[in-house]
Amino acid sequence: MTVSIAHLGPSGTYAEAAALAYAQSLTQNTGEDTMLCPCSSISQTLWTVSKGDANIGVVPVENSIEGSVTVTLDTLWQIGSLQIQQALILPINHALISPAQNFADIQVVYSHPQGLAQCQGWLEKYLPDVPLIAKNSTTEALDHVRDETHTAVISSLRAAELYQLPVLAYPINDYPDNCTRFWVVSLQPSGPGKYTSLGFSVPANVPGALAKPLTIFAERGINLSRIESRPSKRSLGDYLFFMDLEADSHDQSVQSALAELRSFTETLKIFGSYTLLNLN
Ligand SMILES: O=C(O)C(=O)C[C@]1(C(=O)O)C=C[C@@H](O)C=C1
Repeated sequence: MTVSIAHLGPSGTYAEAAALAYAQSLTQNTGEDTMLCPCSSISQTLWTVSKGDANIGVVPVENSIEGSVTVTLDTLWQIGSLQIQQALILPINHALISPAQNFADIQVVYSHPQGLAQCQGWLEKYLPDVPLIAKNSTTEALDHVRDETHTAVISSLRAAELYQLPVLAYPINDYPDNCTRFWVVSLQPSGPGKYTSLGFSVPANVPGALAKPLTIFAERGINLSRIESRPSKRSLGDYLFFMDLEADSHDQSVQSALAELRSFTETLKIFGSYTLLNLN
């Protein structure tokens, strides 16, 4: 069987780079053939997998500078049935791709909002008055750049090579250790793994509504590596909480913590346990 892997497209995105690395490790470990399926947005990537139109999806979830990729959390919550199979960490180094001869000729810069945000200090310093335009991915505008000498795109060196476009500046990310964590998701149950991710809503916006869930893990010595709140979209001030635990949901102590957590939450969704793979 050929395993189809959905990711944010078009060709050359960081998500594609992460999906390619995952595909390689899958082929090495299982001998299975893989096929990449580019999608028009991160949410479409997740919906494609949830509908069974691809076996696996690779989506960004958190950047070391900019924090959460909120559309991933929101869509995972909305879908509910996807399970995380693996986390991947990809170093992110951005290039300014443009046929312009110098910075003074650039009149507009395109990129994914994460790409623009990860380079905001550099942009303020070198292109202070240039309009920044958000696209669905770092590569979406690359096809237009070739004929428009006054435009620039923030994307990877790999993308510049793929589209055969010149690089005007590199690296331009504000912090050298910039990296993004991706999740590999599918409809299959997740395996054992060192990390567990979950999301929950609480029954009422009352004092201590979050304190109890936190205590449940603290009492058992289970470390939380991330906590994130997102608007529930039901009413102003009503939130969902997403947590990453440094523990396997198959462990006895985590099982009992989750059983107790269920009684203090309105809806609890366990997104699975997984291991972490550093891509270099
Ligand atoms: O637009 C891309 O190239 C993506 O893969 C998306 C994305 C993101 O959403 O965080 C992935 C990694 C980088 O942080 C910048 C953009």
